[in-house]
Amino acid sequence: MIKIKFCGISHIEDAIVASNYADLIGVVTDPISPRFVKPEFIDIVKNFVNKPVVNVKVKGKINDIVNESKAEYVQIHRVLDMEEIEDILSYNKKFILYVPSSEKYYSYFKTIVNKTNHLILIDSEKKGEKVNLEVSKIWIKEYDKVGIGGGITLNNIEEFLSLNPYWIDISSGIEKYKSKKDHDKMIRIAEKVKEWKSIL
Ligand SMILES: O=C(O)c1ccccc1NCC(=O)[C@H](O)[C@H](O)COP(=O)(O)O
Repeated sequence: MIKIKFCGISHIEDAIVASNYADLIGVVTDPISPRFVKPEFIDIVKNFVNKPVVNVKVKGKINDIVNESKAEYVQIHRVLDMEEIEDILSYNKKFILYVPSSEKYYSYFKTIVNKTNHLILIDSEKKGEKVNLEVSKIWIKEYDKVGIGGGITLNNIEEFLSLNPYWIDISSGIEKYKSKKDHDKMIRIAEKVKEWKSIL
């Protein structure tokens, strides 16, 4: 069954609902995000949920990010240089590595696949844009640990499920307003994923 990551969680009550309906709970601790929370929020959330938490960062040294919270996963939402990819290998930590959905990053995608065993999130090159589904379709077939995010909503989720990714990743599409999640949308997304499995 396709897994779900609800991301941009910044309220405890949203984390509790996410824990009941998703497989991963993403918390963005980078000030660049309107959903930004301090890393300490992750340690509080972990007292309320029974699913792994993902610490999402754009900037920052990998060593600092790995050590700043008790999150089970670290998601580095930027393209890494070769030194950073080598550095990642030295940590006994689960990572989600962002790869922009563009042909020009195919060699980067293959480098991550060949050098690491980590999860890969294919996402739009620019936040707020829709991920490139054609590129995603090809890459998902090449590696079985690829998730997809970037513009997923209740109205278009079937386009993403049809690619059969390892997981779908949603932040803005499950919100009432920036940073506050809509619990009904979260539940309905989970229901659609569950229904999708039944029609396969
Ligand atoms: O969610 C954010 O606010 C965010 C900000 C900056 C970098 C990454 C961010 N989220 C990372 C995720 O994994 C999102 O779930 C993914 O990009 C999909 O986001 P959306 O298109 O808003 O559903």
